[in-house]
Amino acid sequence: MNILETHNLSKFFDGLKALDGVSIEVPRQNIVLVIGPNGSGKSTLINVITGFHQADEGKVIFEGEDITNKPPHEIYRHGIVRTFQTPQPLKKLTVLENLLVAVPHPGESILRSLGRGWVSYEEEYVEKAYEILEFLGIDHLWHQESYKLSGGQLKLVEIGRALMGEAKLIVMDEPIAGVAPALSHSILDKLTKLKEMGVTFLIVEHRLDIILKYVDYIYVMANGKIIAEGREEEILKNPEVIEVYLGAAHGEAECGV
Ligand SMILES: Nc1ncnc2c1ncn2[C@@H]1O[C@H](COP(=O)(O)OP(=O)(O)OP(=O)(O)O)[C@@H](O)[C@H]1O
Repeated sequence: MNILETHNLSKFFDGLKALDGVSIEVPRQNIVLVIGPNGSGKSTLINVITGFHQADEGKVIFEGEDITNKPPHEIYRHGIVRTFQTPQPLKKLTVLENLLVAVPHPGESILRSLGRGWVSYEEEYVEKAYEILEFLGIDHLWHQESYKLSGGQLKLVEIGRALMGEAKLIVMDEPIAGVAPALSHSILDKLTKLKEMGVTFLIVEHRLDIILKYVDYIYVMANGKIIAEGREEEILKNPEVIEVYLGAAHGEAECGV
């Protein structure tokens, strides 16, 4: 069963068709990868899915419900969490605080704090945050200000924040960009474990040499369209995929296929 589907999504920027009739399916408990050369529309696709850009045409269906063009906070409440580079103000917070501020429905916690249950409520979240940090292998860093962390450790904090947000689908833009290979593999191992525990992933990533063996299905974009889809073996021998990457490789060798 698909947790997410897009149907003929299109998005224009001043006459430029950044998305041109994009239809994808993301089955539950899968890691689905979107690849393509620079400017092919990958970020626009995940921005439209997560409500950060409005679609001009088409639909986004999550768990059978039409969520097209809903605002990001509403989409977040459905269980779709987009990871970002950690913004500057959050970098001053500790790792633990970063997870605690990601708890959804802050309004509810205010309501609960008016009643008797607030102490156990707070404790419950601190405990949950510790469990997540332990799972991610960064519990020893709980009191560290986030600006002191390495790029890879920050990626793990981003994942921790998504898990605090009760994510069913985690949408990640370049989760291993700039991360050393050993830590990249360790991050991707964690994603695989989370997948086995029920989480689904939609990922945009350029580091194909590292990520391909972890993913279940791949969509390839070029000029706002899906030009190929399938498993690793099919994608790597698809002439159209080779063509767009070879074309891109004349400018810069980025995909490492
Ligand atoms: N906010 C925007 N305003 C105008 N044009 C935009 C905007 N965002 C993206 N575009 C254009 O839409 C097209 C697709 O861009 P997008 O960022 O989605 O590609 P991408 O595949 O994610 O590229 P990269 O791999 O470099 O991140 C590009 O031509 C880009 O210049």
